[in-house]
Amino acid sequence: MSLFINGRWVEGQGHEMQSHNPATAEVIWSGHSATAAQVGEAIRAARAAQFAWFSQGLEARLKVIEAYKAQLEQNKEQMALTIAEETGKPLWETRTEAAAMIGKIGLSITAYHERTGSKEGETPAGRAVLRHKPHGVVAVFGPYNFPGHLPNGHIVPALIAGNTVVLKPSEQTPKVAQLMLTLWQQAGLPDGVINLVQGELETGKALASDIDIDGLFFTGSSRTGHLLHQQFGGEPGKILALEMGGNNPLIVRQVADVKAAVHDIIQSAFISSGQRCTCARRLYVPRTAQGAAILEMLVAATAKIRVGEYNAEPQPFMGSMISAQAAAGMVEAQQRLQQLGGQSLIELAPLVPGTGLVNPGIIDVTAIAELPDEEYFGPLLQVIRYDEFDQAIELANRTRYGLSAGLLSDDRCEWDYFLARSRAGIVNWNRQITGAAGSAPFGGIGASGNHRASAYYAADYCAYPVASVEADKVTLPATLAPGLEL
Ligand SMILES: NC(=O)c1ccc[n+]([C@@H]2O[C@H](COP(=O)([O-])OP(=O)(O)OC[C@H]3O[C@@H](n4cnc5c(N)ncnc54)[C@H](O)[C@@H]3O)[C@@H](O)[C@H]2O)c1
Ligand SMILES: O=CCC[C@H](NC(=O)CCC(=O)O)C(=O)O
Repeated sequence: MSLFINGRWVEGQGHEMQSHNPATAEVIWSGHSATAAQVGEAIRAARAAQFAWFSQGLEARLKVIEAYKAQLEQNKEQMALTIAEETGKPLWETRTEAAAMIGKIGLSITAYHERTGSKEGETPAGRAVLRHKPHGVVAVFGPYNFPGHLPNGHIVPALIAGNTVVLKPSEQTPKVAQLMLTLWQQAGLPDGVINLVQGELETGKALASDIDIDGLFFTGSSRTGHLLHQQFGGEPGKILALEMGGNNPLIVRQVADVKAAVHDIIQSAFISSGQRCTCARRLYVPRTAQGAAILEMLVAATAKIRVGEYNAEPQPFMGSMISAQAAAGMVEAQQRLQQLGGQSLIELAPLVPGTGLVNPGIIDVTAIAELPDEEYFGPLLQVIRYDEFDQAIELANRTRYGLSAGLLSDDRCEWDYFLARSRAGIVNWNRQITGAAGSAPFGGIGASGNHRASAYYAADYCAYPVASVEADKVTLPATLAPGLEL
């Protein structure tokens, strides 16, 4: 049964879907997509459940959410295994994803109180009270690269605030979504509070275009996010939170510890096989003797990165990309850059035909005058040599995106200078630019998002403020306004 609607597992009435272990092409899940009618049923179930879910109060909602946390704790290894099997990410890494899902509960409860809590105070007009209320029924769209953690990062704060949810996970990771809903069901989730509709484009379109949703929380590509933004044009009453991609720069300056710099570059560029929105795509390296040494060490260390299946022992640093098609897309992107004048320092290449296993690549694109401003979502790092710091900053900012950016430099003044001029939502100094903390806001500007940061600030887009002036009884003012007689 592929769908979870109104507390029951039902079979999709749409076309057949399959999900694969991308490192072996083995089928690991099959089911059927939701039709538009079934998407409508899911939204109606969420609508019917919403007021009761909200009006029972925070404590009752938190009971269910804490029970879900306990389910995640009991089943964290199964969650890590399922994510690994379906995405190809190594187990060491998916264990951190399962842990992040558990950590999200506590962080979201704190954020709910801090970001959207209640407040009251006396004013001359009466008692002023601030409260927050949920939007109602929200659609959550998830990407494949963090199929547990990122949808979870929308769902948990949405439920805490009192919304109900219709989840449309990535069509490439239906099995993780099914496990997530199973754990919610075991946690005693009331019927209709979260509904799961599996499917591809048509299912996504049916959900996003339904007039009865009050909001849509999206994590995915900039292309899809832009389509959704157009679709929401003329709907000011609906809340749209967009977390999208990036073409993220990392600038290297003078550092004492070259090895540490190379480590930060590798963690930034190649973790999750380059399939993180925050991954460094462009590395700016000075045309100095140290710049050359860093590059040499980077190439040597990258050539030694262990790539393999999620459960291989010893564990690989990089697992498979999400699919053979995604791997082929990276090979094509590399060829385009080569045709434009890029020089491969290490060529990204498929390791096992018909799978998503590729080795990481590095390409020097300094000679390309007009570097395409594209997010190549995989393990391909573009290197640009530069002469002046200002030039590196100007080139780093030459992107329509603005998700993450970083500086490796031992000079505090350079950090201040860079921070003031960089254009991104996540800007790090002497740390990898991947691996953002859930205790901070997370999001980007430009084509990376719409200023509705998630993670710690997800609470903000899950509720709207209600301001009240209150008095226990109606009282006549001591002085009436001029021209009034009672
Ligand atoms: N900023 C962030 O927080 C963040 C986090 C993870 C991934 N990402 C980005 O996500 C991308 C990779 O994920 P992906 O390939 O799964 O993204 P995607 O945009 O292809 O898909 C995301 C979701 O949208 C659905 N969808 C696709 N087209 C649609 C349409 N026309 N209408 C409605 N729904 C539609 C998909 O089925 C999926 O559920 C990368 O660009 C990455 O940078 C961003
Ligand atoms: O692929 C995109 C997400 C990358 C990830 N970001 C987070 O996990 C944000 C924190 C949160 O949502 O809790 C990263 O920075 O690696």
